[in-house]
Amino acid sequence: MTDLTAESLRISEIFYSLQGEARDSGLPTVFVRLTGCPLRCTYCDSEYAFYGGERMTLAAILDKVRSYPARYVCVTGGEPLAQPNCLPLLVALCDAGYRVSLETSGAMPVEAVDPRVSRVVDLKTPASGEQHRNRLENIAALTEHDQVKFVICDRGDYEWARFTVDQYSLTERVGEVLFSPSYEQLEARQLAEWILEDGLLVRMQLQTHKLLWGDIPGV
Ligand SMILES: C[S@@+](CC[C@H](N)C(=O)[O-])C[C@H]1O[C@@H](n2cnc3c(N)ncnc32)[C@H](O)[C@@H]1O
Ligand SMILES: Nc1nc2[nH]cc(C(=O)O)c2c(=O)[nH]1
Ligand code: SF4
Ligand SMILES: [Mg+2]
Repeated sequence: MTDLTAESLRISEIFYSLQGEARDSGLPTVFVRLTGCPLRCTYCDSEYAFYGGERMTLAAILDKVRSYPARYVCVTGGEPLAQPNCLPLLVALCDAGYRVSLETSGAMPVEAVDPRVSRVVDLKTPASGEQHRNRLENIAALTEHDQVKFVICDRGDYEWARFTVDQYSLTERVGEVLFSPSYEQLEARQLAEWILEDGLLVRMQLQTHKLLWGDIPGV
């Protein structure tokens, strides 16, 4: 049994918003953003979480999460799995009765994540500049409860994503395969037309929070 007052994490921000990405898009959600990331994706919208933040015990994080009226919690970053205490945090959130999702680059092993968590694994595309960090062994551990995301910057990324979905039979393996345009880099309509032209069985997602509030922290 983890001592929730002994273990701590470096936290960039905890905030309440509508989930803007992936399967639970639109649902009121508490976001726990962990500080630090070993990757440097070209398009990253969360660079402010690379450094700083404050150290919080698991108990303090849970108290803050409980202060909001939500059933959903999204653990993100930075790269959340870069902090080993992310794993007990996920367990504690599930034990507290929350429906928990984890946004991860998939550069770190995902096998030890509590199976109650929906893992949203972002397979890094060529234009992200971090394709070489994809830990492809993660794919074998994913189930119907999990999600795979591709953030698409250009036609080359789209073709790579289409090929990868096919190569790993992703639409059969996981619950959601998500194609997201890189914000203000690829026209959403262009991506929609490519998906329809090719008849891909994937879900296109927009970052709803940016449509509502723009590209700012804390939403
Ligand atoms: C900020 S990251 C944090 C979690 C983890 N480091 C990752 O990359 O999955 C959360 C999600 O936002 C996506 N994202 C970051 N910048 C983006 C952008 N400019 N446009 C679209 N999605 C973006 C990432 O690709 C990732 O799927
Ligand atoms: N509203 C909202 N939804 C999100 N879903 C994933 C986010 C993230 O930064 O990982 C995010 C975010 O930053 N805001
Ligand atoms: S892995 Fe995630 S947090 Fe890290 S640079 Fe890429 S998008 Fe940003
Ligand atoms: Mg975000």
